[in-house]
Amino acid sequence: MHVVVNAAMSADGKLSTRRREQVVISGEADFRRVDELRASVDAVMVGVGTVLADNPSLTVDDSDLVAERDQRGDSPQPARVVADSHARTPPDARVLDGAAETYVLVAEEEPREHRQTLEDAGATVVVAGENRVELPDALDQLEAHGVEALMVEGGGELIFSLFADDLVDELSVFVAPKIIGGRDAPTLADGDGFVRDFPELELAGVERIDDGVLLEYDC
Ligand SMILES: NC(=O)C1=CN([C@@H]2O[C@H](COP(=O)(O)OP(=O)(O)OC[C@H]3O[C@@H](n4cnc5c(N)ncnc54)[C@H](O)[C@@H]3O)[C@@H](O)[C@H]2O)C=CC1
Ligand SMILES: Nc1nc(O)c(N)c(N[C@@H]2O[C@H](COP(=O)(O)O)[C@@H](O)[C@H]2O)n1
Repeated sequence: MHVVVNAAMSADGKLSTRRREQVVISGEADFRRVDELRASVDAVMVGVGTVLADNPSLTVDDSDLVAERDQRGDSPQPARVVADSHARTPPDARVLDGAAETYVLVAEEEPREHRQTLEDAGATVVVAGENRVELPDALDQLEAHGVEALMVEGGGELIFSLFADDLVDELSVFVAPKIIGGRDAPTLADGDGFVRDFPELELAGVERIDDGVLLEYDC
């Protein structure tokens, strides 16, 4: 599977505020690029922290891009994936609105009835890992469902875990000329952090977009 992480951060590396309120960080052109990236993949993934904070739809907005997917023989919308060890995705979350197939990744210890609630809401539940979603196993199972290209939008906890498991192939980050600040505000990679063996990235592109900069790395 090919995994692309894409996010937008402030110049001080924050993805949102300390209250985890969504911030419009990208400009018009970057949102367009994100829509194109979504349209190019089989699935778009976030952690449940992002679902609970933002209630995103994770769909492709542009109808021409949707039509192009259709012409290629793909589903009109990429699937959505939520890493959600303890099945906290609300049944009325937008990711479960039926606009696209949605996989919710849960841990084995999650009670059967919680999984059933998600299935009743329309999700396909994938079980991987005992008490926390084990990403390598989960991504293998998604691949068996036909997900070969995966875009991950965040948040910082999930992105850190993907780097810790050496699962990221590409990283794109739009850096906006603003400061959000806050020691508790989510950053691009949170989790426990690395103390050694820091993942090394290779700079593959630098582009001025809107009033910010897009940095692209091979991982
Ligand atoms: N600016 C941007 O591009 C983006 C910003 N965000 C922001 O990020 C914030 C949410 O980020 P976080 O709180 O870090 O939550 P997150 O979205 O990274 O979700 C973390 C949760 O995912 C679940 N999870 C399951 N398996 C996991 C694993 N193996 N590793 C890590 N997590 C796993 C856990 O329940 C964990 O608490 C929100 O404020 C949102 O607005 C989110 C996406 C993109
Ligand atoms: N690329 C990007 N730029 C920003 O400025 C953002 N705030 C985000 N946030 C991500 O997009 C999700 C919302 O998606 P929908 O429009 O609801 O489909 C949000 O949950 C973050 O993952 N991304």
